[in-house]
Amino acid sequence: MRENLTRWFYQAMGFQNGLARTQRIESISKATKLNKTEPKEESKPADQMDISTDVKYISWLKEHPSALSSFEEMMDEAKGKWVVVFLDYDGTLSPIVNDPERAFMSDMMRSAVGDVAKLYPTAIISGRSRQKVYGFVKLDDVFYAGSHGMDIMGPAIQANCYDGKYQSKALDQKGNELTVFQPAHDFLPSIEKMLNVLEETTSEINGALVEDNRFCISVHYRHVLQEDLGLLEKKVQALVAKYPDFHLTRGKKVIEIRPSIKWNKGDALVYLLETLGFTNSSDVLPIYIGDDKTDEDAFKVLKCRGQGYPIIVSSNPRDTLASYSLRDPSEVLSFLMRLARWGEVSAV
Ligand SMILES: O=P(O)(O)OC[C@H]1O[C@H](O[C@H]2O[C@H](CO)[C@@H](O)[C@H](O)[C@H]2O)[C@H](O)[C@@H](O)[C@@H]1O
Repeated sequence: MRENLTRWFYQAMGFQNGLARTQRIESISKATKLNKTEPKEESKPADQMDISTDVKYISWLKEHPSALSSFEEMMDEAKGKWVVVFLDYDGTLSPIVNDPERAFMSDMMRSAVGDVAKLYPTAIISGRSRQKVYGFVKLDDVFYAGSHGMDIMGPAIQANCYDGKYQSKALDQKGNELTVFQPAHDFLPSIEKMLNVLEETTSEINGALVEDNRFCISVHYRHVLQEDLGLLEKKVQALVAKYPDFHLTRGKKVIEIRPSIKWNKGDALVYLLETLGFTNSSDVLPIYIGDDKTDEDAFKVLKCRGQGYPIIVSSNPRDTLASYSLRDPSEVLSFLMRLARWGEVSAV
């Protein structure tokens, strides 16, 4: 397993010469295997919270403590384990904004994610298309899973993992070999047809926006008038009724059309852990940070495995399976910076 992991780092980090490669692997090994030593509008800013909200939030925090306040204690548990980091995109690495095309992440966030990815295997798992997330993040040493995990560009697979089904080889920007896994591939023709219909039928509803997420479709209603919401919903429902292999899910002011396969962000997390060489491994510590309902699938996996840290991004009390919380992307940034710093210090 260690060999696989080392081989993965060797390839994924794109080292150019033997010396740099050896030094790099040593420092990553040390760091990973620790030595024993436009604001999010769903959440009110702290200064606008009323007292009752505040009291509820404080009591919720007791059950889902801040990952910043609990950082030392969390990292004590991580000693001697292999840390792997999973990040959602919208609402986690970038704030929720009105225009989905402009959900940019800050340079500081990019740099923090980049620093983390130098130390620990890191993947971004998003509802967006993989290409679009890459376009926002623009980091090469990170794995990307788009379409809620239905389009994964992950480690090159050594063994006959997942029977080779729905898998193809790919190269990253640096020419490293990776494996693309697309378990919803057979649904593409239907998705294309649905997209065409939706673009036409929703065009008469002001503010409705259809986003092609490749293996799923988002219908945004953030800018739709209250009185038009019912009509939009009806149109989406009517279309999906004609495609029994699809179903609807909900996100933040968005209806999502997804193929009905048993595959979600939680399955993507397991797939990535396995392809990284951590099948049934007890000394891995996955950290998953996300803000949306779809991230709960990944939280559930970590809870069931009794492994790692599911962290929810929310400044409101919410039903969640997460063990820890961060208020907003700015706290995510602080957490990632601390994680990178902790890994660097541990490597010395
Ligand atoms: O899994 P994620 O990376 O969190 O993606 C979930 C959805 O995120 C995007 O929509 C959300 O963010 C937009 C930009 O801040 C916001 O305008 C929208 O209202 C939110 O729902 C993305 O556009 C969707 O396609 C993703 O499914």
